[in-house]
Amino acid sequence: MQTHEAGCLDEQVIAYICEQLTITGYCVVSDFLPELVINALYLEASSDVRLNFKQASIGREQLQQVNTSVRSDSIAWINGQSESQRLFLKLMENLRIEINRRLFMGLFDYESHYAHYGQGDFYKRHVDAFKGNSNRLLSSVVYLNADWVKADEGELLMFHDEQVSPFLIVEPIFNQCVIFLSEQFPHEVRAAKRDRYSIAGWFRTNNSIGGQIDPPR
Ligand SMILES: O=C(O)CCC(=O)C(=O)O
Ligand SMILES: [Fe+2]
Repeated sequence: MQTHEAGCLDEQVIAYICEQLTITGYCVVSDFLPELVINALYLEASSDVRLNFKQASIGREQLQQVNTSVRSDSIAWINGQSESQRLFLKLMENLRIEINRRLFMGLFDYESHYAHYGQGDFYKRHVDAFKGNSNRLLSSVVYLNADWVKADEGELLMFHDEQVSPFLIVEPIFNQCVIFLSEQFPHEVRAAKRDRYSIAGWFRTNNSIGGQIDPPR
């Protein structure tokens, strides 16, 4: 599928995402971002030391803890510090608005981070949101790996409930994007044989209390 100018996602891509979310709750899109944007993000992720990747933790806010038996990747939050990040956030904002317009999902905002899985790094089976217990509604992962081949492994495995075999295996191919309902699908990242870069993100509801907007992360 092709995208056009840098400022917005292709209408057909948006329609496809919304349709698949309605039918199955997930979708995989190839050639997701405009070339200019994905190339800039790839360069930033793979070569920019300013990003300052940190060991990822699990849980939120005060309950956050580093647990390398669950996940061993490193992350850098996307905060709009570079032109490529700003372009990416603009496109995801465009997608948020379009999904709300078509599916009435009430997505309030989007938080995202780069993730770097070094050789052998993994993220064990987990869900991104526990039913009724989180404001993450929709998960997205965009992959930034040029020339990925099957032998590199590092696939995302998606499961239905407690099932042992994945119903979907996603290779972390350059500019491929997977989007899925956060509460619905347990998933895991298999260890890769080489560096694996991605942007993981979550569209959230607003669980604010007393006028205080729910903090990100
Ligand atoms: O990188 C992936 O394929 C998935 C990452 C993931 O599950 C997460 O960050 O929650
Ligand atoms: Fe996840």
